[in-house]
Amino acid sequence: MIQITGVSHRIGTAPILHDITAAMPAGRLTALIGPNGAGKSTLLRLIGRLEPCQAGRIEVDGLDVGRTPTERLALKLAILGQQTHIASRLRLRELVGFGRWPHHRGRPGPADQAAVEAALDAFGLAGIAGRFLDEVSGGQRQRAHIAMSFAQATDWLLLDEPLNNLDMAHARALMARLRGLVRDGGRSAVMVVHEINYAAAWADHIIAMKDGRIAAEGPPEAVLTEAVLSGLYDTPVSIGSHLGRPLVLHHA
Ligand SMILES: Nc1ncnc2c1ncn2[C@@H]1O[C@H](COP(=O)(O)OP(=O)(O)OP(=O)(O)O)[C@@H](O)[C@H]1O
Repeated sequence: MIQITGVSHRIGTAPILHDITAAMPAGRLTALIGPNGAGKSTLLRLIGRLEPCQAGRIEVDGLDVGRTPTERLALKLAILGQQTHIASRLRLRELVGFGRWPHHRGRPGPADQAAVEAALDAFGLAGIAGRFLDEVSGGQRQRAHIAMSFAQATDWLLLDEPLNNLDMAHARALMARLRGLVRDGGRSAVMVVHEINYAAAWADHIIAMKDGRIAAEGPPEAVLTEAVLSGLYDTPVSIGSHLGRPLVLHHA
């Protein structure tokens, strides 16, 4: 479980997160939703220690993120941030290979190579693995970054808007793969997602944020209601149902 207790955060003098307490269950796929600027990425970055936690406490499976040695944390969680400014003169296979660094520390073995090839294959990148990052499409680049996170083979996978740039088929494939990791692989995942119906269809648990606070938390049926969503996004929505899961309609 990821336990967040009393976490507040400022950027400069601007308060961004306000005394957040929330839990993300292990062995489940958690979706973080909410409007632009709600603080979703900031919270994810604090969990992944891309930023130091200024106030409060974050524990991942009992490990205090603030005190856990980097080598240990890198085997516990992988985080894919929203902005990926990695040198473009890097081949896709090399990028995915970075995911294995915490396991081999500079001396990759056959198991690392096999994990890289498996991740490339899983994301349909095997045929273009030798290309440079600036020689592939935005969606292919995004899939390569996700493959790097998968190759890290951690208990927890934290993904910030991983569906960006993905076409319908690849978005569905990613969600199915995440669910497979969680259901069959005993792993846990947290993703920031704007496409609310992906959360509706695939997430086990949803945390809705607004203005640096938790607005609602629970299973999809509890969070994806007209009352919660219209307040969250300040826009009218209606809720239907598809295959026994909520379907959020906001097109009219
Ligand atoms: N480097 C920064 N300097 C100043 N303010 C920042 C910085 N990064 C983020 N913020 C502010 O912090 C708040 C939360 O941003 P954050 O990126 O966590 O939101 P988000 O919910 O992930 O938004 P989005 O859905 O647009 O990605 C926003 O008001 C944003 O403007």
